[in-house]
Amino acid sequence: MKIYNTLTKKKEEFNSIDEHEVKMYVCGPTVYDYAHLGHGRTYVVFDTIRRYLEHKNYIVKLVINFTDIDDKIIKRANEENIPPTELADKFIKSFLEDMEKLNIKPAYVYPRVSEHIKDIIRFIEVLIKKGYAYVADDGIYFDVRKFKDYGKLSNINLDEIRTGYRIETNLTKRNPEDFALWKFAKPNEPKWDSPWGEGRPAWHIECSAMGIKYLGEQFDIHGGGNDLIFPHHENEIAQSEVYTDKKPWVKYWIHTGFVMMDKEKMSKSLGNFVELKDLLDKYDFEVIRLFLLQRHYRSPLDYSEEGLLDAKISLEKLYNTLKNIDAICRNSHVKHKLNEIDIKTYETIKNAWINFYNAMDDDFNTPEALKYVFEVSSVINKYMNESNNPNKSLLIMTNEFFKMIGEIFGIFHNIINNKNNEDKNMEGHLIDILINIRAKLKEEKNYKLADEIRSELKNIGIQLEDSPKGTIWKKL
Ligand SMILES: Nc1ncnc2c1ncn2[C@@H]1O[C@H](COP(=O)(O)OP(=O)(O)OP(=O)(O)O)[C@@H](O)[C@H]1O
Ligand SMILES: [Zn+2]
Repeated sequence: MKIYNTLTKKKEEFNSIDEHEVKMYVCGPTVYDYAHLGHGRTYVVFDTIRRYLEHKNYIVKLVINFTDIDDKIIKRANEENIPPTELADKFIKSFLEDMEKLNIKPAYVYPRVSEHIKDIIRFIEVLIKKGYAYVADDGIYFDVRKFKDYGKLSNINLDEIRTGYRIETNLTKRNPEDFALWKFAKPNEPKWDSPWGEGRPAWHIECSAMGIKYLGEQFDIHGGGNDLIFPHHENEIAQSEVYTDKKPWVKYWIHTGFVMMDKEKMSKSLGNFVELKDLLDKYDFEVIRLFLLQRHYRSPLDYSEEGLLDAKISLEKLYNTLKNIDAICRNSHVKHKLNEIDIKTYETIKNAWINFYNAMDDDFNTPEALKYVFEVSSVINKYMNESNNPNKSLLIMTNEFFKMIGEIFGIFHNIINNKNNEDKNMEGHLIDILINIRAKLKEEKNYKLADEIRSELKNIGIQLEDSPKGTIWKKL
């Protein structure tokens, strides 16, 4: 399996540090507003990566943090006249609800910055002791020029970017590009005691401190949206590799492309966003996931209603195939003798299945992988239409294929959810009993009652279809 690594700018073979466990850190949201579709994309992508790794028999330990101390949070809380923690609590709760509704598997832990102040202080102390951080008038800074590898992730050239920095009024800062680790307390801001007086952590340090705390000094995957490459992840690398004296801190850096709206990044700060909770009221979560996965995770994705409606139609087509397989399967048998169509169909599905894996192994190319999902759908539909004696074992195999797709893409919830399967089995047995009674009624020429069974079932969404092969049922 190959992953595009932002650090090396190449697709690289994936080899986890531990044979069985993959450790993954994804930067979480700054919780001052509701999550939008852009956040949805980033977390659905990492959820799909996680699911695919699990499919490959890895145990995935995922950490997603909550940035609950930040200028934007303080500003919004002041506007609403509530403590910053209350504001953060509200949006953490709604973020977790959105994630659950999107069928995103929960992380191992969701650490909050405000609950890790001691870890952060200890971390900064080490950086100061090693001579990479210093105390200035308004806080503690990381001395960027001392870290010789600075720029290895983003390819940033410090001399070129220096001109972009505004003239510093803070004369105690060594270089304009040095970034803050700790900010000294200002009035009306949350603050904690530290060896340097009261203050609060700056942004980047949290992910280094919490990543190392929960995943260790070296781990496999670190990710987030493209916007985090510089300066956030560049700074995380500098802090962490100084702290641990180990290189590389993270083996594979994965970054997602933006969801775009009106040609700009969908973002809270620009105000051009669609809230996930509103979208989830309007569309099934599976439609949203399919819409997001129809584009490669590193490419930008334009938000559009048409795109979502197309995804809805595609999903309905796949569900129709699943219902057809279910219906035909009940009335077919495992064959002892195969004909040419059985053999050819098996081969086509097998090849599509292999191609699906190849696409996923090529840097999680979900749009390419989906092509093979639709190919299997049309091949099996053709087979069910054309074969007068479809082979049950082929239908079961195809059903397994779709189940696997459902597990990896987080869709087809109804067919893989066990409880529903049990209900479905019970439901299936009851409908079969009714179908048999109806057949007997017809034999006895009691057509009135036989029709009543059919129309009553239709009223509850079950359609009976009489065919030369017997009566089959489908959900409407
Ligand atoms: N439009 C988007 N498309 C894809 N990912 C996004 C988008 N907006 C934010 N993200 C990602 O979601 C994660 C959480 O983001 P965070 O809460 O920090 O949002 P943000 O980038 O500050 O949002 P905003 O720009 O809306 O204020 C980050 O990994 C970020 O890169
Ligand atoms: Zn981070």
